Amino acid sequence: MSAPLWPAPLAADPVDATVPLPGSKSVTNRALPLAALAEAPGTVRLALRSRDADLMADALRSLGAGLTPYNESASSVDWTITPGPLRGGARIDAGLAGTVMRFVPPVAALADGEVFFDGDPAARKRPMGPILGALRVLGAEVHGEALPFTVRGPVAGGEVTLDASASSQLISGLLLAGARFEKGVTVRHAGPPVPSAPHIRMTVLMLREAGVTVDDSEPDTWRVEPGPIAARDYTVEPDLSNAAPFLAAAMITGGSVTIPGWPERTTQPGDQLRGLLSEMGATVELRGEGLVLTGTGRVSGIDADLREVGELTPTLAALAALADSPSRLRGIAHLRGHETDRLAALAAEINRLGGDARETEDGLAITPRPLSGGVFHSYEDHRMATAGAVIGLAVPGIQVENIATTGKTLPEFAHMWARMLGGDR
Ligand SMILES: O=C(O)C1=C[C@@H](OP(=O)(O)O)[C@@H](O)[C@H](O)C1
Ligand SMILES: C=C(OP(=O)(O)O)C(=O)O
Repeated sequence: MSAPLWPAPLAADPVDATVPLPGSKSVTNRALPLAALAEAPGTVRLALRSRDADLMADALRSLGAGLTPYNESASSVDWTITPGPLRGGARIDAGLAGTVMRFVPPVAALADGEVFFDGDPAARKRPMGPILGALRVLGAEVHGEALPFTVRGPVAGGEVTLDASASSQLISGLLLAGARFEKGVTVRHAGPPVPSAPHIRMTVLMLREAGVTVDDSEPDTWRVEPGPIAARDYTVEPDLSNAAPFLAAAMITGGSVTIPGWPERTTQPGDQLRGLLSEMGATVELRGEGLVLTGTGRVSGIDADLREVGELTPTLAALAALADSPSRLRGIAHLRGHETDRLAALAAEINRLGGDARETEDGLAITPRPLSGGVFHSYEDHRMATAGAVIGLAVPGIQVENIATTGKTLPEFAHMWARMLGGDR
């Protein structure tokens, strides 16, 4: 299968740009189902528009929720959401979206009939077994162990133990709909550590903000009491994980990038970019106008446990390949079940360009070497595509396969990248 190649622009000068980012995928794709399950209509402002967010909106609509846009731009939309009786018979396309394939089935278990789920060929490989097994234990009828599968309620709720070491979303999905189960839900994790803890905190916080009682006082156990989900007016924060390639550009070129609207407090794991990129040599300041990162043009290698922030790995690996000392990225074995096997993909693509990236049991060991141009394959993975763009800033002749795959969470990526390089102030 051949996909179009995008000549990654080489940076001629230090970047000096302000890069406004559209809404967080993770916040959008939690606010939408919470609003659809609420006791009255609500709004979600500055919601992301992207493939993953559109798939979530379509899924909830086909289950019976009313979603009306009242303010739309290319990458952002304000929604009015009117909860409706949840109906069976829907066919849900999860695309390659982990949030859709894990967050919607527990909602579908509240519908009055069978709901069918499928997604992209690559999505059929993503771990689903533990959440589908949990839904069975909680009372639903589920056919299948991975996409495609069907779910049919009713779901009584109650207690369930699962191994969520493959993805935090296996837990978030059960919690998000859990208040609407007759008995609520108690979810216990048993197994190797759960990744992406900030994303579970985001789920718990958003539930509490919607008036749901959640007890997370015991490690690896979450209790959601049954009860109504309050209608709210959500405003979605900018997607901090999608700031990563733009901030990386300032580091590599010795320039400066400002991300407006960076929240002072957030559960988004992308906030950890501040510490991680400082460790790699950047100066990072949270100011009134946003997060300002200034680079030196030199990048230091890093030894970091990224278990909590796995989705930052592709950008950090790209930076590590351009650094002046070796890096070790640890705690991210679960990336083998992301959009693609990200550890294998990153090692293959960095090595294809002449680099030295080695898969370890739980991550990557990257030793910088001079890189040369070539095709950087993206494996339908938005963050692989942006990692290729980052390397392309410093290495002439990089061509990124299928840059349009960035549409999963950032449809305007190629324009934003060009704008950043052109300078906008
Ligand atoms: O709940 C969420 O919004 C997410 C959780 C994380 O998933 P994993 O725990 O599978 O890494 C993260 O990588 C993904 O991009 C978004
Ligand atoms: C892992 C990711 O996505 P998903 O929500 O599909 O799991 C990601 O965006 O890096």
